[in-house]
Amino acid sequence: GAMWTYSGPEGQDHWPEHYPYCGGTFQSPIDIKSELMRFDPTLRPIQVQNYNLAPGEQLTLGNNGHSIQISLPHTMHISSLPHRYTAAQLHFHWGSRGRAAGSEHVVNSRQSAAEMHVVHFNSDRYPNVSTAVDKSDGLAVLGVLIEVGEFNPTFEHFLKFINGIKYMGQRVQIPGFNVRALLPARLDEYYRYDGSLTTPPCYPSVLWTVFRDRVTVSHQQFLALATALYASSAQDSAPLPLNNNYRRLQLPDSRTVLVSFKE
Ligand SMILES: NS(=O)(=O)c1c(F)c(F)c(S(=O)(=O)CCO)c(N[C@H]2CCCc3ccccc32)c1F
Ligand SMILES: [Zn+2]
Repeated sequence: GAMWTYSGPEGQDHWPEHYPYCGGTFQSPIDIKSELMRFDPTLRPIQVQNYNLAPGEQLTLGNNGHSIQISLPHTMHISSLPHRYTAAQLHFHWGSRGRAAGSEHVVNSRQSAAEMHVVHFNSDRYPNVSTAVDKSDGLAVLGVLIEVGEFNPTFEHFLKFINGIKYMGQRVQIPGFNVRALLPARLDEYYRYDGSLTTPPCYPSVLWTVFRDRVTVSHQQFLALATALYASSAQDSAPLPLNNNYRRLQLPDSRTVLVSFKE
């Protein structure tokens, strides 16, 4: 991927040197604290369409050096927002072996083991994610907090291929599966705020929806995610493990976090 990393000389403290928005306002992630929350009765349940993919629908599973990502067909979209937001990709952020604390969003200072993001772009207004990515109404990302607990059979649809994408730039085709099953049961309870990409270029272009309910993966599944991948390419003489790929908490500034539930 690009020349930025999460730690070291090109780590997140240096991102603003090449990506000015990373030092700007409306940055993500944030600690979603009770004092920032305000109940908003107009927040409707999230409705997703065509998330249940047939096995014949091939998806590209890849290691882009920053995360494990799955490309998504443009038939998948969110239908409950003011504009249609069409799916582009999903990816994850996680901790490391022995440190199940790698989510980006944090709720009342509680960090989860990992976090999944499903990236969508405003397809009413923009032809693709690349043109939408720097527009204030360009992106809508669904965030799912992940804890270590019960085994998650849906994760196996891509975790079983993880050893084929150990190095940056590697990708494999995998059969489609029910992406809805990666989301929590309740899509009516969530946190909503205006924020940014959590990676460079950190454009403040994301309408964030972080679900209240968490999903679980087993300890073994968490270890697979946290230990199987490298941020370096197969040829690199110094393999660089891909872990702790989460951005530090950003200032909420004067932002309010709207919540769709009362207590
Ligand atoms: N946390 S996050 O903010 O949701 C988030 C990531 F963390 C993340 F690593 C990625 S990346 O894998 O593309 C690595 C480089 O951006 C993205 N990509 C988005 C935004 C950038 C342009 C683009 C183009 C096509 C598809 C997706 C995307 C990202 F949005
Ligand atoms: Zn992300």
